[in-house]
Amino acid sequence: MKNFESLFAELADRAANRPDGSGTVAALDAGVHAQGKKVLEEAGEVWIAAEHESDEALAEEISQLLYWVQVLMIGRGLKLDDVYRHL
Ligand SMILES: N=c1c2ncn([C@@H]3O[C@H](COP(=O)(O)OP(=O)(O)OP(=O)(O)O)[C@@H](O)[C@H]3O)c2ncn1[C@@H]1O[C@H](COP(=O)(O)O)[C@@H](O)[C@H]1O
Repeated sequence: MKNFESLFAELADRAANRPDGSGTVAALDAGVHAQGKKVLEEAGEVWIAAEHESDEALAEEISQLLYWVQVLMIGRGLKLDDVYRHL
């Protein structure tokens, strides 16, 4: 099963190799402003799901938030350790 670190490695590979049809490549090309808006949108969907939806729906929204946080990190050139050292 995919996890936070393996997804980050996959997205970093998308950024490096830019395969055709990758949504991540399109998201990176859209820039940090668009990426930040998606982070905020997905965070809002997590909040709503936490209050009103099932555990499964909440887990799916959280997965999308994690994806967009990672896209933003890669867009800004951050590595996982840049974040981990603050934990
Ligand atoms: N885990 C994800 C992932 N989570 C969320 N998303 C994208 O984030 C958006 C969230 O979906 P929503 O339902 O909230 O939004 P929507 O209204 O349906 O879509 P939008 O109109 O916002 O685009 C969608 O555009 C999804 O494609 C993801 N896109 C890709 N991945 C994984 O990232 C990897 C690389 O993907 P590609 O770059 O597309 O190959 C693969 O392993 C994918 O499974």
